[in-house]
Amino acid sequence: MVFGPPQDPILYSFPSPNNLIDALASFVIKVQKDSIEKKGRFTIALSGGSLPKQLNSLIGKPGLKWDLWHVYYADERAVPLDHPDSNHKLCSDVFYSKVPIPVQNIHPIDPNYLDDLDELSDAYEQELIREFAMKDSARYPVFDLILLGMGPDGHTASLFPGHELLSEEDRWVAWIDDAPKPPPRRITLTYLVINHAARVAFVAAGAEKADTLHTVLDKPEEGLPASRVRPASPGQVFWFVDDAASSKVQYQRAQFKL
Ligand SMILES: O=C1O[C@H](COP(=O)(O)O)[C@@H](O)[C@H](O)[C@H]1O
Repeated sequence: MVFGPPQDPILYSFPSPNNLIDALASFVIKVQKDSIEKKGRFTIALSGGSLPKQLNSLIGKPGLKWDLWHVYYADERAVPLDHPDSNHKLCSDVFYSKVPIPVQNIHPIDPNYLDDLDELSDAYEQELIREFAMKDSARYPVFDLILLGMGPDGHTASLFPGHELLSEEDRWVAWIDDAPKPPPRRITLTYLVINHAARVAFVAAGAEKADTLHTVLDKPEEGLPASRVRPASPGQVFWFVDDAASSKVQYQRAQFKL
C-alpha cells in the first residue's frame, strides 16, 4: 500500500450520547461490511475507559459477522486479565459476553509476561505480526478500525502528554511504567500502528471533555497525544462526540452519513 499525507479529521457531533452511540454502531457495521467484502475479515483495536460501553448499540444488530472479527487492544494495563483495571476484562464484561466473537479471535496480552514489560510488549507485537505481516504481507499493520478514547489530559491509548513514547519510531507496541493515570505499567500501540490504520474513530462524550476537545481540534499545534493521531492517507480519523463535548470547538462539523 502507498501511504500519503494525512487528511484532516472528520468531526461528527450529536445532540445526545444515545444519538452518538447509534451513529457509531452504524459506522462500525458499515466498516465491518466493507472490510469483509475486501479481505474476508475485520480487524479492530479497542480501547478501555468509557469506550467499551459505547459499543452497546451493536448488540443484536443485523449484518454483523462476529465470526470474522479479529479484536486487539489499542492499549492494555499490565495486570492479570481478570483484574478490575484490565481493559480486556472491561471489554469482556460489557461487550464480548454479549456477542459471539470466537474466543480465538480476541487477542489479549499474554499474562505470562506481566513481570517484564519488554517481553509483554514484544509478545503483543508478535500477535500483530501474525495477523498483519503474515496474512497481508504488509510493512505496517493496517487495522480496518481503531477505536480510541481521549482522557481529560488529551492522552489516548497509553500515549500521555510530554512522554517520550510520543516519538517512538521503531516499535509497533511499546511499554510505559510511569503512566500518570493509574495503573502506571501499561503497553500501547504506537503512532506507527495507529497512524497506518485505515480508519481511527475517537469517541468522546460529556462536558468534561469540552476544553480538551477544543485544544485537540482547534489547536493541534499544541501537540496533545490525541491531536497527533493523523493516519497516513488513505487512512482517515473521525471524531464521534456529543454536543456537550464539542461545545467549545470551532473546528468544522460534518454531517453524519454513511
Ligand atoms: O487509561 C485509559 O484511558 C483512555 C481514556 O479513557 P476515558 O475513560 O476517558 O474514555 C482510554 O482510551 C484507554 O484505553 C485507557 O487505558
